[in-house]
Amino acid sequence: MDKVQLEERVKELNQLLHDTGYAYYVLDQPLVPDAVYDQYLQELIAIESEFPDLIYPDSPTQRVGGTILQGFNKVAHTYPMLSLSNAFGREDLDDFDRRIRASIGDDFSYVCELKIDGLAISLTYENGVFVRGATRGDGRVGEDITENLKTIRSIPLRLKKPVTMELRGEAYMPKKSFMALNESRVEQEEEKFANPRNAAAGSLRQLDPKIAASRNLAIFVYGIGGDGEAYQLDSHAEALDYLDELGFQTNKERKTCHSIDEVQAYIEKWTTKRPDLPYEIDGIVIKVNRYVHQQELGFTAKSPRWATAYKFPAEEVVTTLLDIELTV
Ligand SMILES: CC(C)(C)c1nc(N2CCN(c3ncccn3)CC2)c2cc(C(N)=O)c(N)nc2n1
Repeated sequence: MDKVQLEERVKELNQLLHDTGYAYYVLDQPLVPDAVYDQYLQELIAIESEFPDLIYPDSPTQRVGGTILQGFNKVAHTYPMLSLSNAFGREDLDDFDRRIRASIGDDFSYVCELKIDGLAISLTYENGVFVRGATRGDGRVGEDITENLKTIRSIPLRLKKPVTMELRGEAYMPKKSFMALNESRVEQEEEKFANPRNAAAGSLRQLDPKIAASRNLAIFVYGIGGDGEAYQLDSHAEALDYLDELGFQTNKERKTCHSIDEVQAYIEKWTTKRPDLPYEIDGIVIKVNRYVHQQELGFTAKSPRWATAYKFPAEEVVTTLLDIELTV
């Protein structure tokens, strides 16, 4: 092939690998057998190694960087990453609901989401290309972990539309990957991770992206920085559907609820079903759905008045220590 044909082939392979990668890692519906995917990837690696000028920044071959970083740069979020108030029971939920009705009346809906027990991160895209990923940090400034986040296959390196936006998501380690990782840690006589959240945090803090890439991390994207006004979106539910269209992995168990009773039913459902999930959750996030209502409700110093997190009761920790008779 001459250079022009090669360039065409490289573009074709990039598109093929993006589309098959999206189907495999986001939709969980492989379009081609793994062997075919690997064949495309090997062909692209071969051309890129001979013609480095044909390497696109968002080429799938660039997911796992080769350089070990010296450290992580600090990065300021365009929009601060807020905190969430907590609700620990039905009374707290009723108080939350009452305060909202007092402010915006009765004609509104909630979106309930599983609260993924991972690491809050922000993703920045410019003209549809993934340019930066960062930890939440203190909410205003986080650490640039772009190289490690690029290794998460469900994070698209290029979107289906050339949009510029900053997103929020929760990076996590599936339960199966956590169990396997700890087994290998025991074999290597290394300390086990206490829980999947710590394992995910430890993996994203690795300076060598190859180690992060080996940890089978995943992500659920759950919000757009700012108030979504810029994308003609009317509500949070619409924003999540829009993120699906752009090619992101969002959590499909979300539910629009029209009363706090419906929210309570959703909480009870997932309190029961929680052990069957392939990832850990530590509660349910409840958000007022429409942006106009969120703007009316506003924020406290650190968290939105239009959202709260119902926290599951801490599971009783079975102590392995002998029961110590307390003498009174
Ligand atoms: C955008 C808002 C503020 C409403 C928001 N904030 C969240 N969090 C804030 C507090 N966070 C936090 N993290 C560390 C220290 C303090 N706060 C951790 C993320 C959300 C977390 C999840 C999730 N985990 O699944 C979710 N589905 N939706 C969220 N929505």
